[in-house]
Amino acid sequence: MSHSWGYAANNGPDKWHEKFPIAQGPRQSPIDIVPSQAQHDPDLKPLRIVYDPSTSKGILNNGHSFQVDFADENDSSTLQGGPISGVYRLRQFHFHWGASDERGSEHTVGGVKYAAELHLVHWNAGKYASFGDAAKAPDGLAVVGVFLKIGAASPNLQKVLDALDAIKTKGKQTPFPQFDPKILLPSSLDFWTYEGSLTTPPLLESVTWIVLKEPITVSSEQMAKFRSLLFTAEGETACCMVDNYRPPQPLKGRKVRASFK
Ligand SMILES: Cc1ccc(O)c(S)c1
Ligand SMILES: [Zn+2]
Repeated sequence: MSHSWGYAANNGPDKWHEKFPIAQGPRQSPIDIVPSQAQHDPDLKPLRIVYDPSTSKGILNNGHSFQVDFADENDSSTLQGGPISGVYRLRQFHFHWGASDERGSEHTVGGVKYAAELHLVHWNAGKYASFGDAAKAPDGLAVVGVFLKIGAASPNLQKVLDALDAIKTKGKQTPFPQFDPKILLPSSLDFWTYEGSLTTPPLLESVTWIVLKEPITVSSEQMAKFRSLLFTAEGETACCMVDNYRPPQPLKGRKVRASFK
């Protein structure tokens, strides 16, 4: 693999194992979620999501996706309940998407791909001293995944997309204050859950995945806005930020549980 990982033929998901052997590990993500194989677990608690918009800081093009970062020095924005124990703090959210509307999500449902997938990343602040420490622990992170399905435009998502002109190239960032990511969630918090990993290098196997069953909708025009970003920095040969998704990985005996019947 060339110097740094990416999504091209020479440094993409099929090559990541060369520098990150865990890519072939026992709990890699994403996966194909097969609803008929997911067992309803009545012991799963409802998700408790409390986000304080004042913890929203900035929006960054990191060269792989774009992310909105949150202040996480206290328990102002947290995830509790569901399959996790204790309090997980919101760190950032980001997306994965395709070059065209028929692909882009990382998780699939019965083989169905969505146009994009939102990841809300939380870390186990009740047990670990930092995000970095948590990211190395098997129960360190919890990521809520939300599918984006082509349909009506999302006015709430548009607030995020309107900031993308300011972060077109790798390394650019701009303030993004007073944003409540809860407005990006669908009305139902029914979910599937399983033990997995980051879907980008270093692919650490530290994620409890919580994938919402109900997608939010996004218009094709809004998807075009995602694709206006560049993987590349200013002054480099422009390469459109598209297809920044890892395909489903082997389940390797893992069980997927459902919070709903
Ligand atoms: C912490 C983190 C960084 C990047 C990602 O795609 C995911 S899924 C999680
Ligand atoms: Zn992700």
